[in-house]
Amino acid sequence: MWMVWWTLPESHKPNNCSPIGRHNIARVLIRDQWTSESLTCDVSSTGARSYPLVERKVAAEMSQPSTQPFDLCPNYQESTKAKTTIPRDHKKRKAGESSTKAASVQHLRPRMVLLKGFVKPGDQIEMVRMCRQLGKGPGGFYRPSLKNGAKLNLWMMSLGKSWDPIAHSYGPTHPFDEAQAPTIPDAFKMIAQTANSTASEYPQINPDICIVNYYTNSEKLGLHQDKDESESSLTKGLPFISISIGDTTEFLFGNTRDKDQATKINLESGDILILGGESRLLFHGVSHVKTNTAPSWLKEEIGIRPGRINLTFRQY
Ligand SMILES: O=C(O)CCC(=O)C(=O)O
Ligand SMILES: [Fe+2]
Repeated sequence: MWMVWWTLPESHKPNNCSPIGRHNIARVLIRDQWTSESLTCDVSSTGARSYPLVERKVAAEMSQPSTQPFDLCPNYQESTKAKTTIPRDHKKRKAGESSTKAASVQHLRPRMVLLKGFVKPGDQIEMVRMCRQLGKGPGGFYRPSLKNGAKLNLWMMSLGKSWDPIAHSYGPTHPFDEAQAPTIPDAFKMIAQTANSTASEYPQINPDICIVNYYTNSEKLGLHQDKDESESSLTKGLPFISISIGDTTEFLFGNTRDKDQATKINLESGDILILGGESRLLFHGVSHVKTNTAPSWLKEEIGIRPGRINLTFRQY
């Protein structure tokens, strides 16, 4: 028999710990924010099976909600505002038609296309409102950790399938608390697919994954490749479609992880970037989210926190 000891750093009190999931991850409360945390597991052969304090506490708290909701728009009163609806905006549009008259198509590299100002203000507001609602619920925003224990500098939520940043794989539920990944709203898919057909060099995808990131103005994302989707999706170079809302970001891309060799572009609120084909595995990242650069109507209408939301649509 094995004796298994779960140990936590002194700062993470066991009674602030929620269920251990598939990957020895606990959800712990640090300075009023829930975060996922790798647990150290020492295994030794002693002849007795024992689960000390932390795991007993974890079991006792299984029935409690495991998320401390993160509110993208803390000052927004849902009932006081007339709703703008994405479906209404989109019904007026024929397939393949861009969502704003001003949208321009920029070819940055082979199969790397930037649709400037593609998402209409009303649609952006509605997307924020829906992200806010989904983000506060089960399977909503959390602070992900990587395999080495480091934190990703952003809030993340996975729709459709849940991305596990430690296992580098997708599953139906959150890796740490088994919450079901919320469904991708049809209205979101419709916008992504309209962009997909506007940039006609790509095959049309049916997105079954949407990863939503929220960055404050001091947060960033290092250069990386997105290659956890299926081999068939990657081999076919099926595009991923990335929507930016909120503050302008400095976005990096290149052939290697070296940020000094990367190209920098600005992604503004409403822009859509599409990477497919030979550009599908480009390294990319976020180096700077520029303070006070979001359109004023976004703050006025929905009271979004300072920072930036990014949604990437993929087909597994
Ligand atoms: O925020 C962005 O623009 C990029 C996000 C990203 O690369 C990702 O979620 O994999
Ligand atoms: Fe990425």
